[in-house]
Amino acid sequence: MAEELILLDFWPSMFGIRVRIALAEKGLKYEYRDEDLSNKSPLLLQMNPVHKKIPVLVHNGKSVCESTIIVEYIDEVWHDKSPLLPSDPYQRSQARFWVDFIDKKLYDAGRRTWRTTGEEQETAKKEIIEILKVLEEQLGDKPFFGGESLGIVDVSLIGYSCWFYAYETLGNFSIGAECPKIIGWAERCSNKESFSKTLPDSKKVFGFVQELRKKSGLE
Ligand SMILES: N[C@@H](CCC(=O)N[C@@H](CSO)C(=O)NCC(=O)O)C(=O)O
Repeated sequence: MAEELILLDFWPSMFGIRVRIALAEKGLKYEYRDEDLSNKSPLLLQMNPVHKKIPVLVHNGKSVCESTIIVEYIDEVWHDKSPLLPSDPYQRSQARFWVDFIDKKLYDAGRRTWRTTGEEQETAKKEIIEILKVLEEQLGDKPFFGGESLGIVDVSLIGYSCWFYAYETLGNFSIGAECPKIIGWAERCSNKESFSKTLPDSKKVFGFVQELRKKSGLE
């Protein structure tokens, strides 16, 4: 039986981007369905009844939810190409730690950068820089977080890079000035086809954020 893969996603989602990159790294063909999150499809509600969020991967009719769980699922099922997790258990634990760090810290700080103004926005902006500096320290002199080749941490972080322009423009700061190694890393990632053909344009993401701000009365 041919593998049926459907990805329920939303184009600017840094969580959905992870899954798209993992699928591309494995060379997998899938049906991409962009959700209107203000009017969720019956399939999304059926396939992710608990969180009702994207991304959801539907594999031969069975759903896998939560981006990091989906990426690990893809890595396990299609383990013969482009491994995303290390084979050593300790190294896997360390990779999972940094994915957890990104999920616990970056999303919320980034969200507050565009959803707030004044002091609150200043605080959020400083948090983003602190978080990226910690990640810069972890990256060190390696080309990728996964070492010589990209891994699950690279896949988990890179989706934020297309939001950097929005964060910088609204927060009036330069991530490149504060965290040059992170920008260098993002450029190396974007040289890989699985990333370059997946990452949405930063200016398009900024336009989307401006729409959200208008809807929230911030602009
Ligand atoms: N922990 C989850 C987060 C997914 C998520 O927030 N998805 C958002 C869109 S991206 O910001 C979503 O589906 N929002 C719809 C809603 O909240 O109703 C994951 O890693 O997959």
